[in-house]
Amino acid sequence: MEKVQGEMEIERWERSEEISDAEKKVIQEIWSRVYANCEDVGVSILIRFFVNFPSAKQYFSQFKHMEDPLEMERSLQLRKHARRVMGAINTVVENLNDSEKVSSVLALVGKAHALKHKVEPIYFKKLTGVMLEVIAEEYPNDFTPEAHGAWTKMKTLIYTHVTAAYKESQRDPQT
Ligand code: HEM
Repeated sequence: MEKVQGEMEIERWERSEEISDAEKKVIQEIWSRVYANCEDVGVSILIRFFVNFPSAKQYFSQFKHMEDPLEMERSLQLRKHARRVMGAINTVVENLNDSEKVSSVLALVGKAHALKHKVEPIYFKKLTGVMLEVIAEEYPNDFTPEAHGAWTKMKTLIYTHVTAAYKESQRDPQT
């Protein structure tokens, strides 16, 4: 079958940015610590994201007008999204050895945000950047240069798969 643009991009990514077994281990070790505080870290990441990129709040009916980070912290909609983001990333991290599972989880996320939530894909780049920043600050001793390199690949993996799903949704919006 003819390959669509998104699939070709994922293949190109797999060739150039492959995460080694050692890097997968580093990602999984750090993530197990992060995920033990799933809700707190998730909420910190989202608050920093919305403070640094206030236009990203436009998609959330219940806190799009909030400016105060303390008020954001109490928003149930923000907490719910934090749990969902962390849950999806957890599935990706747990399945780093199963590229089909990684692709299918991130394709679902990409498709829902493209078609249902109509989020500009650039926000995924910004959010994963903030995620890296917050994890590096919260776990400074674990965040060695090697860990930084591994997480940078992880960030690219998320963005590449999500944007490939956006392109596919635009090409074939009915499916
Ligand atoms: C790695 C990044 C992200 C992941 C894993 C993620 C995951 C999810 C999941 C699993 C859901 C619930 C199921 C669904 O409706 O699709 C969701 C809902 C949603 N997401 Fe995301 N998301 C991410 C980034 C973003 C970004 C960057 C935005 C906007 C700036 C966004 C906006 C929304 C909105 C508006 C909803 C619906 C919220 C609601 O109904 O209360 N997401 N997200």
